[in-house]
Amino acid sequence: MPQRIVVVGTGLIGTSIALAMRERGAEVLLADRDEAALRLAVELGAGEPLPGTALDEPADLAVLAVPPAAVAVTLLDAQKRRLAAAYTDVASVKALPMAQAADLGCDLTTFVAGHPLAGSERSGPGAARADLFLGRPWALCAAPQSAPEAVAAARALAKECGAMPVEVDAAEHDRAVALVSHGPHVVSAAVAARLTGADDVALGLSGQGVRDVTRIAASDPRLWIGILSANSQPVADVLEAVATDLAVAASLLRDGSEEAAAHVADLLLRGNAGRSRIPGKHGGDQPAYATVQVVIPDRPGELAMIFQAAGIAQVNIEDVTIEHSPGRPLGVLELAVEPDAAERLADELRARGWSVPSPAGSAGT
Ligand SMILES: NC(=O)c1ccc[n+]([C@@H]2O[C@H](COP(=O)([O-])OP(=O)(O)OC[C@H]3O[C@@H](n4cnc5c(N)ncnc54)[C@H](O)[C@@H]3O)[C@@H](O)[C@H]2O)c1
Ligand SMILES: O=C(O)C(=O)C[C@]1(C(=O)O)C=C[C@@H](O)C=C1
Repeated sequence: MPQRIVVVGTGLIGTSIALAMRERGAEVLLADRDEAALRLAVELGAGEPLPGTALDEPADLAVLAVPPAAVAVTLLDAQKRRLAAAYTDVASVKALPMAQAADLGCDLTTFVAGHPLAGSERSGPGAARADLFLGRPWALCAAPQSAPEAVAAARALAKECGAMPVEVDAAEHDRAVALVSHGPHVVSAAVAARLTGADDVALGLSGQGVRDVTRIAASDPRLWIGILSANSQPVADVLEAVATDLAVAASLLRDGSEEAAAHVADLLLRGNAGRSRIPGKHGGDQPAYATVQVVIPDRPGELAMIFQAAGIAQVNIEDVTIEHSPGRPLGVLELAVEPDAAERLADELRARGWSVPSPAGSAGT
């Protein structure tokens, strides 16, 4: 395990890596060109500021957690300063930053490009979490020149952060993430963009569906334009295929016949099939949790009492979402739990006066 690491770029990803490595007992030195981001990361306990002077001894690994366009220059600068024995980055696109690093004359023997497939629509150190990478894939794209020690250091970082290292060629990585990350990001933005002209009635009827589809549309556009333009051709391929499906669905719906509806159903069925192919967080099937819905009045302490009741019923809550009813002092809390615990939790909550419908997906249903 790298005992001493440098993190350049203390935003969401850099600070999350720093926090994870601090939990593993590593010494972490932090740098960011934005002083406020650096200060906040230090205050959050992610590490100490990297001294401006030369290090007495290079760190084991330097992690460059800066936007894709800044990776190559940051690598060159870090190598000139002899910050570490090995270097890795976290940028969402790999082939272009690697080519830029080669063009700038960086030492590729000590560099292994990386990309953790975990993140958030939020930016900056304030959104960082030590557990961000647990069970997530972490792509490693070694160059032909990368030394085995550098590959081992980057692998160890991914593993210490709780992720699963996946070695993959850079061009293949970029095509793959166009399909599973970059393309979906643009589709989410396109759906969310329709809402800019929505009236209050439509917005007031927003449920969880539109929230799920548009969560990532809240991301930082400056970061994402950098990602998309560095992976433009593979992303364009994905978007053209999606656009074809959408155009066909629209024209079939305009047609309005039963036969046309059957063709639209085909897209929905392909959607089911595609969705079911996404592996769960730990590489296996997605966990099938049951959902216990609780209608809750919007008043202080309500959530705490529900969580306490779950504790008394010995039920572990795997996930929580709250759906607010616009204009009403009520919300619906959805608790994801193991299927065989759902009825037990529902009974406990009903006994304490909450209104709880029969759980969906419980062992008895
Ligand atoms: N956001 C995600 O979900 C996600 C997930 C995986 C990987 N990534 C990749 O991680 C990298 C960082 O993204 P983020 O979400 O943490 O962004 P962020 O905006 O939260 O943080 C980036 C930080 O880098 C700093 N920075 C920019 N240029 C710099 C430079 N030249 N020298 C020093 N610091 C510099 C910024 O001041 C900022 O604090 C990007 O390459 C992104 O593609 C992002
Ligand atoms: O979960 C999210 O918010 C993300 O968008 C994370 C996500 C992804 O698409 O999965 C986004 C970009 C990254 O390069 C890696 C992860």
